[in-house]
Order: sequence, then structure tokens, then C-alpha cells
Amino acid sequence: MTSPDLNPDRAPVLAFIGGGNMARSLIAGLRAQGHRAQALRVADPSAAATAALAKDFGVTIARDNAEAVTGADLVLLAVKPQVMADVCTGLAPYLPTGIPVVSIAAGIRSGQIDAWLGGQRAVIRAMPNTPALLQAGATGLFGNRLCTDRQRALAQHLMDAVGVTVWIDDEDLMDAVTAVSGSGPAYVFRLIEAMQAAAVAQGLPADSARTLVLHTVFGAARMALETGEDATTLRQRVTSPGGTTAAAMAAFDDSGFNAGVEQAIDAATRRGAELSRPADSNP
Ligand SMILES: NC(=O)C1=CN([C@@H]2O[C@H](COP(=O)(O)OP(=O)(O)OC[C@H]3O[C@@H](n4cnc5c(N)ncnc54)[C@H](O)[C@@H]3O)[C@@H](O)[C@H]2O)C=CC1
Ligand SMILES: O=C(O)[C@@H]1CCC=N1
Repeated sequence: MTSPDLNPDRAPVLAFIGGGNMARSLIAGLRAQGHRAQALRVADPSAAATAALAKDFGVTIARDNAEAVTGADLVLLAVKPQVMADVCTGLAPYLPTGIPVVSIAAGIRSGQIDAWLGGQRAVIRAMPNTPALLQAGATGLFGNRLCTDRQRALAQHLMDAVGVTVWIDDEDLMDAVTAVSGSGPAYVFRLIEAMQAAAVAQGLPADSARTLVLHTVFGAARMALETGEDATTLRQRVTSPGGTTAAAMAAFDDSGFNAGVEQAIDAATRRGAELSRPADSNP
């Protein structure tokens, strides 16, 4: 990947269209990595959202979307899929060609964004996740054929600031990325909720259950990452023949655990594809 050739004296100006949950996570990560607040602009019709971002991160608040993109080096579309068409058509007259546009919206195709913006646009789809807030995110990236190496490198540089990045060659697979890592933190939180509830049901105090569960999930993820061993080997090492873990694994099998995970990821992938169809994009 070509270096984005960034001028160290001038951080690239990033315009965030939409300042909700995901924009906040990205801004927090970028600020923690030393990205200058003056080079971060946000436009959002919610005064409460922009006031909180200005207070917490010192970012510049634009009066509207058009003002946010004026003079920006990169535009990051962080609005819901359902409003993306209106947002892009409204921005089109104000956006010079040659400015890369990064969309983090689930489902919406690069070709749709390009068309809504008037055509011939360098569009990059990025699918981050909320741990970006702690620079522990995981982002899948896809660039359309109009993206230059430099524009790809700039987008990667930004997302690298908030976690790991993976480029995807086939845009069709971005719905699977969304279903695995974009939505994925929710699956892990759901597991945490279920383990805590089960621990309390067994009689453990809630605060002890929380500590034990959170550190178990954290420790297991660290082991999988840092030992380089595959999850199956690590799981087998915990599972003594005839022991407690084996009993739990048999109960997971009986309850259809793997099939449930597969169905959940399949449902999320299919929902991503639906979100690109306007008639189906309502909640
Ligand atoms: N929440 C998550 O974990 C992830 C979300 N995403 C994607 O990020 C996008 C944003 O999601 P969230 O931040 O969760 O939603 P959110 O609802 O928290 O934020 C969306 C923001 O857009 C603003 N907005 C609405 N209309 C606007 C307009 N015309 N111009 C400018 N801003 C406008 C809203 O006021 C709101 O603050 C979605 O497309 C979603 O698919 C992607 C990865 C993970
Ligand atoms: O639930 C959603 O649609 C968004 C995309 C990935 C995570 N949140």
C-alpha cells in the first residue's frame, strides 16, 4: 500500500456527516491517537450530539453538511442507511471530485453512493465496530475502482488509528464483514449477559459474576490472539475428559449453539443486503 504521503504539519481534514454512536467511537479513537481536533469536523442535525462531541473532543461543529465538506480532505458518511440517499444527493453539489468518500453504512453499495453523489466518485466502504472507541476496533475496507492508492492509503491510515484493518476485494462480502465484526461486539455482549445471568442463577453475587465473566472473555480473547493457536486447540486444552467443560460443551451441542451462531450471522448478512434496497431499508 502506497503511503498516504500526509503532510506532518497539516493533519488531513476529516468531515463527519453524522455524529452518532459510531462517529463518536471513531472520533474518540482518532483523538486518542493524536489526530488534531481542529482537523475533525462534524455535521449533525442533533444539537445535543454535536454539543457533546465539541465538549468531549474539541471537534469543530459545522452548520450543515455542505459547510462540513468544504475544504475537507476526506468525507466520512456516518448516517443510517435509511437516510444515506438524501444525505448524498444533498451533498453532491458541494463535494469537489477527487475527495474520497468513506461510508460506514451497513448494506449501502459503493455504486449507490457514487450515483447519489453524481458519479465518478472515489468511494470506500469501511465497516468498523464500536471497540474503535478504545482503539481496539476491527474494520473491513473496500474501495471502488475509482479509488487511487493514495486515497485507499488515507482511508486505511484513518481506520488503522482505531484498530486493525482488513481489505476486502469483493464488495459482496462486505455484508458478511458487517455481520461478523460490525455487529460482532453485540454477540459478545450477549454472551457476557447470558454468562452473568447464569452465574447469578447459580448463586454468585452479581459483582463477582461480572468480574469473573469479563476477565474470562478478555483473557480468552487475548490467549487466542497472542498465542497464535487456533480456538479449537485452546478449547480442547480447557476440556478435560469427563470434566466440567465437557459437560458444558455437550449442553451447548444439545442446545444447537453453533447452528444458532450460524443462523444469526446469516440473518445479519441477509439484512445487510436488504438495506441496499430502498423499499426494504425501513427498520
Ligand atoms: N453502531 C455500530 O456499531 C455500527 C454502525 N455502523 C454504521 O454507522 C452508521 C451510523 O450508525 P450509528 O452511529 O450507530 O447511528 P446513530 O443513530 O447513533 O448516528 C447517526 C447520526 O446521524 C445523524 N443524522 C441523521 N440525519 C442526518 C443528516 N441528514 N445529516 C447529518 N447527520 C444526520 C443523526 O442525528 C445521528 O446522530 C450506520 O450507517 C451504521 O450502519 C457501522 C459499524 C458499526
Ligand atoms: O446494526 C447495524 O445495522 C449496525 C451495522 C453494524 C453494527 N451496527
